[in-house]
Amino acid sequence: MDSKLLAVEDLHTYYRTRDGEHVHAVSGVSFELEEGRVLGIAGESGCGKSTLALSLMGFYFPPLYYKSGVIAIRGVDIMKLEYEKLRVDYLGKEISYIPQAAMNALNPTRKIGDFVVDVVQVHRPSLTEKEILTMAAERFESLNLPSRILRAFPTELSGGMKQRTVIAISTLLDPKILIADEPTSALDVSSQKAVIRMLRLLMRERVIKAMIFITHELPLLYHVADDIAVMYAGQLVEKGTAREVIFDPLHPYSHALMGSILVPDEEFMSSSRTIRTIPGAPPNLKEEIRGCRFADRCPYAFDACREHAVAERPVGKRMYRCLIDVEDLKERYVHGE
Ligand SMILES: Nc1ncnc2c1ncn2[C@@H]1O[C@H](COP(=O)(O)OP(=O)(O)OP(=O)(O)O)[C@@H](O)[C@H]1O
Repeated sequence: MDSKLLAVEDLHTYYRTRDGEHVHAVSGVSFELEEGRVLGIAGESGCGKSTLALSLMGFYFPPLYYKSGVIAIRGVDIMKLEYEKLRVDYLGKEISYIPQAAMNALNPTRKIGDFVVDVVQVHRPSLTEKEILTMAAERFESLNLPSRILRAFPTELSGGMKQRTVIAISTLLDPKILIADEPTSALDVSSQKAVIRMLRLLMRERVIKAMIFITHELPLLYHVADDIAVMYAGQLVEKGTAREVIFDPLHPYSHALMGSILVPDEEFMSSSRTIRTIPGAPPNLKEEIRGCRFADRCPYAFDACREHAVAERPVGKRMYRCLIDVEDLKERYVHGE
């Protein structure tokens, strides 16, 4: 059996602004997600992480447009499906998305249970309200969430509990792939841990078969992800296992990202490590960018970097998008250049 649950190939999506300009938010993204794996997608705010997630769900509503590329869920290119088929047969069942700040989108005037009934009935119209609430209660308990939450209003729950409730609801139909967009930001540390524990439990119990975890905090992914893709200005600039990307980043951006973080965690931060910021700002995604998108902020850039688009370069099972050879880059990192 093909273990590839998701295969994305050279995906381009953009926003059309009111003044007719195009924001090239996702520009040539390719990756695969296999059963049993958690892929972390990391990058600064505005690099296109959420747009990529929306794109994978086929949520192409203006101003977001699909330009080209393949999004294949278990071999089926969802861009070739009618939206209604995608909505009923794929969304929530094959792939589910927890948007950023989803917990704040729960209707405060409706009980959680009523919301659950609405969500499930779209996909399983034959189930009665009672059956849905029984099924939800069992699932909640199995995820260590008290089933009485179903009788509560969102305002009665803490932020952490609300987020875990949203995750439980989003996975009620056992989606094979779960995309969680910044699911732990805006939560206190203990709630963050509880959310991560729940996501791990969903994987371990095989409620979900694979996950994409989006965050701007690269080191957080060490605790969550098997593999990491680093995104910069609409492109993936590096892919590898979590350990490789965090402890041995190849691309100058990933390297700079690891050098610019503040984490009170011995494993990541030795006392001798200096914290650097990444000077400059990402390019304007409305403009055509000819060369490497990181060139203007890269300490190693040379003329050729600004002249031609830089292709992905494989290194074993890893990938990075840079003109400089790996050994050369590593040498420079060692010497702190
Ligand atoms: N509705 C929109 N119209 C036009 N441009 C948009 C729209 N939404 C996002 N963008 C632009 O698309 C690019 C990618 O944004 P996106 O929200 O996907 O980034 P992100 O990495 O998820 O950032 P954040 O973590 O802050 O949400 C940015 O340049 C952003 O300004």
